[in-house]
Amino acid sequence: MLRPKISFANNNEKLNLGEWKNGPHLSEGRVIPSHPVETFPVGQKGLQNQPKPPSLSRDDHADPFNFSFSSNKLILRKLHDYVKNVNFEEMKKNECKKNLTLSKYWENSQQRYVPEDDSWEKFYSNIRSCSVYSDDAMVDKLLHDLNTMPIKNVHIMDGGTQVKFVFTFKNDKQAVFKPMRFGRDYESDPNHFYFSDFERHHAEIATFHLDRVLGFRRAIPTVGRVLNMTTELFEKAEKKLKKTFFFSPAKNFCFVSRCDYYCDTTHAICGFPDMKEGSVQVFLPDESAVPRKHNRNPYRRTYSKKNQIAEWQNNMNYCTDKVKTKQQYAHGRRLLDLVDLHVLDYLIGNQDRHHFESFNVFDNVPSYAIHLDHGRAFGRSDFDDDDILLPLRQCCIIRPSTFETLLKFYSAPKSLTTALHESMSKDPAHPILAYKHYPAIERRLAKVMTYILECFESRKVEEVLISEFHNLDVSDLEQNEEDQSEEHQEKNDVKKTV
Ligand SMILES: Nc1ncnc2c1ncn2[C@@H]1O[C@H](COP(=O)(O)OP(=O)(O)OP(=O)(O)O)[C@@H](O)[C@H]1O
Ligand SMILES: [Mn+2]
Repeated sequence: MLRPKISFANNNEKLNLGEWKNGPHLSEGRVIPSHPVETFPVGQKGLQNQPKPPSLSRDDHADPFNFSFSSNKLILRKLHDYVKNVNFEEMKKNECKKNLTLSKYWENSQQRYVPEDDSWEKFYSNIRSCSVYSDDAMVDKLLHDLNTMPIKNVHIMDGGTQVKFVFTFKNDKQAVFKPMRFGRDYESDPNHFYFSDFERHHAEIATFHLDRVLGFRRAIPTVGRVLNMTTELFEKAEKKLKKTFFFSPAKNFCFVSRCDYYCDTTHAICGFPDMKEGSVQVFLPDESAVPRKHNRNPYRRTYSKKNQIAEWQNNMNYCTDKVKTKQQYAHGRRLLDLVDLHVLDYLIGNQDRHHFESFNVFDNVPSYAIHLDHGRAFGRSDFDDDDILLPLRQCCIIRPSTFETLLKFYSAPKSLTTALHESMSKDPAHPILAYKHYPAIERRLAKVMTYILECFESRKVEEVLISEFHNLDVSDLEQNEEDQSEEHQEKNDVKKTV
């Protein structure tokens, strides 16, 4: 809770000190600042006001690039020098040996044909064996539909810990909705653990764009949408959700919903007065048709208040001893995927990568890590958690395409945040990120480049830049049983937290 700071106004003639001595009775005796001043020590911050959707405010004319950031010329020169003889085009060809679409794969292997009648079906049938999507125009159309299509009904989404809904649109296709809780500039409470931090809908949108700008195309298309809470949420809500709507004392329309964390009246989500912004993310195809595997991240944090340091945070040989030797990581793309995922997480400040999912549908083609669940990213603009980069630093491998893209942005002329800003400007709810995150992203990119340079300096470039990882000491056998048991353990672990 914010406590208004009480101060005496210099020119307040009505101020009656005698009365004040006996205890204040008159409101004229104090000035309550219109912007409450924080008086609590750090870590005791109250919940910030829920502002109206930024996209409904007048245009923000602030300069997003009002900061100076230049690449370290020495690091840049060294990096270019190390890779001057690397044939990136050749190496990139080996990163993905078979890049099939799901529809082609099914057609060839099972004579199964999939419909492509709307944006969802087009998206599903074009899921690839090396990326979630590839056709930007098709995805842009899908984003448009997610933003505009009439909503038929709204359900509370099962699974996960915080409030989210499943939207079913008039074409019976679905999406995950995460509502806005705070303004764009909200900074996470530094005393909150990564596992109890509030989710930020705009982090989901921003990460989708960053993932695309970085060329991964493994995040799920997500768009901002401003909803009328009465006609689009309340009137379409299932009964148990509808029951949780109410009007706040300020006459705003609010809901509590049902979930494990923060679904109570003190954490209600309120409109302004009944407009609510949120992120709308396309639903992945039903698991009965397109199954997914849930993989435990070997670089997961402890999710425990008592025991906060995981083994990988203490042991710099963790990758060599415990990951590169594991059946699932010893051969193919998975370790490179993990490094990509953690580079992305570092840039967005996501500490909450407890597991990752992969499609389990293309037989005999290695599956990739889907970039999913970024609601806890962009919580801090003043802090870089270098632990997130430990997979890169310890394993010292990176995909040539990833390195090339990072180097391109680090070399300018177009900076990473310029490209990101351009991409996010297309979202109807823009601006998506508070601009203070831009220098943070550039600062983190510089650190990624420094760590890559350290790898080049400590081993051969051709050991660092690799299209596929192979640990010749580990046999290359299919192995799934371990995955399954880990998945089970993973689910139990997550439920135990907080
Ligand atoms: N777009 C989507 N389509 C289909 N399923 C989804 C989608 N997004 C999330 N899910 C499923 O819902 C689960 C929970 O979602 P998410 O991870 O975003 O919520 P969460 O509250 O952060 O959960 P957790 O606390 O378990 O991380 C995911 O593990 C995933 O299987
Ligand atoms: Mn999560």
